[in-house]
Amino acid sequence: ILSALLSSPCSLPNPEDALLVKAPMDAVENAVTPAAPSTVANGTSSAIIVEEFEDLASLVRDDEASVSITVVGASGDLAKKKIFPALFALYYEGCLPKHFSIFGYARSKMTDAELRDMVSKTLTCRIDKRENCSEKMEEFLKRCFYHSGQYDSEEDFKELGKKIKQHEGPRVSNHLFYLSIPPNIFLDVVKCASKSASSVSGWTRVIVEKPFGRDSESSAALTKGLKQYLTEDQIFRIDHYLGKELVENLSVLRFSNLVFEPLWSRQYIRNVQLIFSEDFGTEGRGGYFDSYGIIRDIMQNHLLQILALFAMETPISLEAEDIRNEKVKVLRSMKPLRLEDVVIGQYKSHTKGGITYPGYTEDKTVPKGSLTPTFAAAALFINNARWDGVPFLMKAGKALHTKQAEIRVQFRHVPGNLYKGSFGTDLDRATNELVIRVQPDEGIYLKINNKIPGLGMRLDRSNLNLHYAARYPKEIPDAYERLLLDAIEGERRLFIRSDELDAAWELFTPLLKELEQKRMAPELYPYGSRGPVGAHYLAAKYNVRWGDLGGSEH
Ligand SMILES: NC(=O)C1=CN([C@@H]2O[C@H](COP(=O)(O)OP(=O)(O)OC[C@H]3O[C@@H](n4cnc5c(N)ncnc54)[C@H](OP(=O)(O)O)[C@@H]3O)[C@@H](O)[C@H]2O)C=CC1
Ligand SMILES: O=C1O[C@H](COP(=O)(O)O)[C@@H](O)[C@H](O)[C@H]1O
Repeated sequence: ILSALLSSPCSLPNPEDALLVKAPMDAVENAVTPAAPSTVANGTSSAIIVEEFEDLASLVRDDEASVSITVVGASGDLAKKKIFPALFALYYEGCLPKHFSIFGYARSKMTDAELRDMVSKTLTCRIDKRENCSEKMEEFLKRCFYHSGQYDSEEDFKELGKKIKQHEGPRVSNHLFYLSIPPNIFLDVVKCASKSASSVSGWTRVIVEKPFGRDSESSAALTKGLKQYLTEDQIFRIDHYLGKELVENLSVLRFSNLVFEPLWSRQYIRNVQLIFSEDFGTEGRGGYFDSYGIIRDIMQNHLLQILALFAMETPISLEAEDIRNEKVKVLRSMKPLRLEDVVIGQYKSHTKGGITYPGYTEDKTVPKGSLTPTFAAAALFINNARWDGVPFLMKAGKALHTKQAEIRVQFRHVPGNLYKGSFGTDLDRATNELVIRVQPDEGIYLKINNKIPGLGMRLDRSNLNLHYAARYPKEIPDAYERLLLDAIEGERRLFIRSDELDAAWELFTPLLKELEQKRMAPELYPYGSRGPVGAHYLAAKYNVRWGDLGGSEH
């Protein structure tokens, strides 16, 4: 059991169980290394192992419960692109429980075979693990079923419930619903699913996709509505950026490296930049995007969550509640965004290399004359002793020149720098910068000043570079894999608590209302460009220069 657990790519069910295995690590290692059987036989180690065997055995016994996962909105974009492929990857890795079934639910009429056909087109195996791929796909698809129904029909959900029951048989059964549907029908589904298809013998959990409302009021109403049918611990509000490898690594980088944590404050950090850029527009998604816009789509959730993890105080433990308490604290220490600290933009058509890329409002799914921003840059501040006065700059945009997400930390100047003369007038080039590249081509690098080898004294800007592809050749799991597995295991650390959500909306709601009331016109930028010039003026106001996205620093 120990060998299997240690070599498993899946996480353990909860942090205590992880500790359970970690505590006597030397003994555990001996147990799984044939070279040292005698150590296992000696007093203390074997006693610990026996005790743990019992706990681990009980975990294994729990595996006998079945899990039925219903993807509500199975005919949609997210289900096809992310959810089914992530479930397959978990299956392939052996991370799903022994007894599981997957049900697609939507209004579209489909047979099981049609669902399987649709899903099969989206499945891939990891590059480094092609072995038995097609057999595994076949096995997985046999566990996928479809049920067509209305989102507000208790009858239809009752039928779904019966189908689930048939597949799970007499064992303890757990039900996970993934709401991969537009937010205006979340409540209908939760009402019907909780009344007619929830588990009677095990747990029922619901993963709720973003956006969680449009502002403080609608979000509070949604939370109140959900709580009529579910308890807080049944609700898993997903923000898939929290499942990204480099975002999860933020706390490791900071809290387990002495060289970073002491520098993590206004004393040494000049500004922090959180940048999201996509090189494609909203083509075909206008129906959703136009009533939300980039601030609600990316900033209020993905970038703000990264900011909270970056800036929070040290949690008292790695327990979900301790981490989330710290995130809420830092969000509550922030000032709501001010209109003068925000720049909005919208992409317009642009012709390049003989190809014309359409502007946002030229999309059939976007209302004519829409003022919805597809780009925004903002300066945020945290009112606490650690971060007072440090600008946290966010930038998010669609149809830009590159697809990238990064965290850039620019450090202060070295006081009385002896080498000042070597940098000419551009002293900013002499400051250190830590770059955490979330995607693509994940990596972490620190820009430092270095002497160019040779006679004389010339300085160079160089990188201390952790390039993931070189250091960790194994393919990185998709964020949805991690988060689905966490939801199945009841691990809540990477999901959003309702007070976190309230605090996030408090920051953005006044700005969003003002933008809409004043009908602020976004600055137009060409499709495929670096975005509106206004973003540079905003940064300059706080003495910041945006990091160079799209640079080839690896
Ligand atoms: N797509 C993405 O990349 C991401 C999406 N999300 C979120 O995930 C959820 C699902 O997104 P996505 O898959 O793109 O959405 P889709 O627009 O593809 O909708 C999913 C399914 O919901 C049903 N549906 C769509 N519109 C309506 C409507 N007005 N009333 C009732 N049912 C409707 C359709 O199924 P049918 O007609 O068969 O019932 C559709 O296949 C949303 O909350 C979105 O914000 C979050 C992050 C990324
Ligand atoms: O939540 C969303 O995220 C995607 C970007 O996700 P990524 O994992 O591909 O970076 C974005 O395209 C979409 O607009 C938004 O709703």
